[in-house]
Amino acid sequence: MNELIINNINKTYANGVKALDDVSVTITNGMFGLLGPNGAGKSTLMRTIAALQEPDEGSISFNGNDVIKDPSAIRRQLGYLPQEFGVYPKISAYRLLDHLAILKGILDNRERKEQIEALLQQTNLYQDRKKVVSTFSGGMRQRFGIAQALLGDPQLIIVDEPTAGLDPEERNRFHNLLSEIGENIIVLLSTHIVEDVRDLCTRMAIMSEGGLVLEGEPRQLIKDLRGKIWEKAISKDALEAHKAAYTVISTRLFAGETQIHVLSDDDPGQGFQTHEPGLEDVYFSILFDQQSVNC
Ligand SMILES: Nc1ncnc2c1ncn2[C@@H]1O[C@H](COP(=O)(O)OP(=O)(O)OP(=O)(O)O)[C@@H](O)[C@H]1O
Repeated sequence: MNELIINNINKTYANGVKALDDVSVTITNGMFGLLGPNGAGKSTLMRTIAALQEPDEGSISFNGNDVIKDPSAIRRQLGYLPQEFGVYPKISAYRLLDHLAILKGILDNRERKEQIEALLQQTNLYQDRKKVVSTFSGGMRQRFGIAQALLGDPQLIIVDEPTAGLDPEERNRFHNLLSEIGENIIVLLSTHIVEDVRDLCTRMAIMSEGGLVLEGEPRQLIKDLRGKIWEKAISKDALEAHKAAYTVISTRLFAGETQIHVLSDDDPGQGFQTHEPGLEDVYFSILFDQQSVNC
């Protein structure tokens, strides 16, 4: 069993932004979702775990090795798909993987060939292996990104916002790929897309303004909200009055009407119906709490 232990990590950038505020979490095998709005600090945390930047304070250990003192200990066991996998040289997918595999230290020719061919099959890119990566679609690039992250049999995979911009079919394909690999290693998925975490992750945390504000199993967190979410369709004009009177955690347009979700231990009456909570309700209720704390 792999174990990633993050202890009291803090990071303030030179411009004064506190991107990580005393973050502590322990993560073992399986898919772990890190959910949070843009700017919450997710990428900073991912880069810190990947030993690409140092925290100001705190410690990180992976399978007993100190990641900050000895970054090579995690780099050998890490596959990383960054938010911007920026460089796509004009060479074929096969040759780029071959090059990256050599950089990862897979020097035996036969072993490298076997691993690359298996990964191209697994990511459904084998038929496109001779195509130049810069001509790939967004979904193909993300699958290529996973193939390169899996080179060298890593024990920890970090994927930062992997499905942003993918169409539903590619997103589904990408989900299936991630869930296949997530059983025997740690897959850390950072995203602002609630459905990605709901569909894939056995454990999750929510990040807001640099801090981890909730951690648990998605199923349990949803269960904990049962009986506390109330729904009502209102006219747009009535929204402000409802916001003043109730804890409105989310609003969305549905068939021309504004649907609001309200958090309340008791039936608010006034035409509200009870609503079976989803992970969106967990997410929005915790973010609402955070905003109220900061007001
Ligand atoms: N190199 C940097 N210098 C200064 N501020 C930074 C730097 N990188 C990130 N920040 C700031 O730190 C905060 C956290 O950013 P981060 O990219 O970690 O968040 P995020 O949750 O990944 O958001 P996004 O999904 O938008 O990337 C933001 O306010 C961001 O503007």
